[in-house]
Amino acid sequence: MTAPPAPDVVRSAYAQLVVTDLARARWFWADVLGLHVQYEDAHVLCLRGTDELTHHSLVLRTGDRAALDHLAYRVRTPSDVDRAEEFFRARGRPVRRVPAGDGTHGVGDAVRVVDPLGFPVEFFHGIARAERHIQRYDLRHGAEMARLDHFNLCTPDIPAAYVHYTSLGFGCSETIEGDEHELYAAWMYRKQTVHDVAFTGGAGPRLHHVGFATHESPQLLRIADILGSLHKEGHIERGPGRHGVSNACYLYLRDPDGHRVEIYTSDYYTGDPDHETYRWNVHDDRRRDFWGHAVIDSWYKEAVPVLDLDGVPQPITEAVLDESAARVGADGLG
Ligand SMILES: O=C1C=CC(S(=O)(=O)O)=CC1(O)O
Ligand SMILES: [Ca+2]
Ligand SMILES: [Fe+2]
Repeated sequence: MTAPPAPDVVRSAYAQLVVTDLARARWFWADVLGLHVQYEDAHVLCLRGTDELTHHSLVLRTGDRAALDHLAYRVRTPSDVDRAEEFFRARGRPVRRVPAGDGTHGVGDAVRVVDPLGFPVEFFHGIARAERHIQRYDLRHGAEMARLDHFNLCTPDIPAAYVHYTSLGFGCSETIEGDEHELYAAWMYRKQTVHDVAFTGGAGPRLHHVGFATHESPQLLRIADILGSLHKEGHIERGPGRHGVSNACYLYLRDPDGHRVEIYTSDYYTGDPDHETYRWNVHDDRRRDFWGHAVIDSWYKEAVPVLDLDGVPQPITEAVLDESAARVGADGLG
């Protein structure tokens, strides 16, 4: 019997995060980062960037502890939602159909699964349209975040993550590998940029971060300046800097619940059919910061638990490889 075909994934589309205080989260994600509030009630906040034309790219819901409720990929057609259901059911994974109106506000018929890496993932096609803000410069504020760019996932088995996302039709733009080509990290894509999803080696399944794109690197400094002015510099975790992998400029922040967000700008096109993977050596100091700046320990070690389809935190498995133990030189070790 032939394996069911993979759904045609268009892009990473939204993340639904659990936060413990919605008003505090609203301040961080809307007032400071500049995301637009598309919908809100006492328990849910739906947010989108200045350039986004669908209902949301980030959903915050109240709960007892910070967690990833689910990641969501948009698929090309309604029948790709059926394909996703068959694809994961054939792999013996937990699968739950979520009819329009029963799931996340604004989202149509969807399917939610726990993927082979233990992550809660939704595949949907239908989503409410939103008014065009691309040229509403009068509404822009804070860091003027433009759009969701990617998810970064902590997982103990990077090769397994690579195999799973390859089976979903994702390309691989860059990797970090050991001297014997052991895989420490990978960046994989469906939209024609560096990644929709990346894997950071570590105990997992855990959410490492969500990446949002701004148009220009000065907006990274603007966010940092705003936080400094507000005496909230404690939300700044890593950067600003320029990545080796992706060549993007970056700034990592932690929200009031500890969720990590990367402000990310200026990566590159990956859309040709023969696009080749660029491979970094784990001992190359420029891989994670092109200027050789050390990666702060919390960036390697801290991440957020993920929930199963019933909202129960998933058990964590320790990492196989530990990149932070492999680093040398500018990180001060070796
Ligand atoms: O988006 C990213 C692009 C590059 C990097 S790295 O720190 O350069 O590996 C990290 C990251 O996955 O957050
Ligand atoms: Ca080093
Ligand atoms: Fe990232």
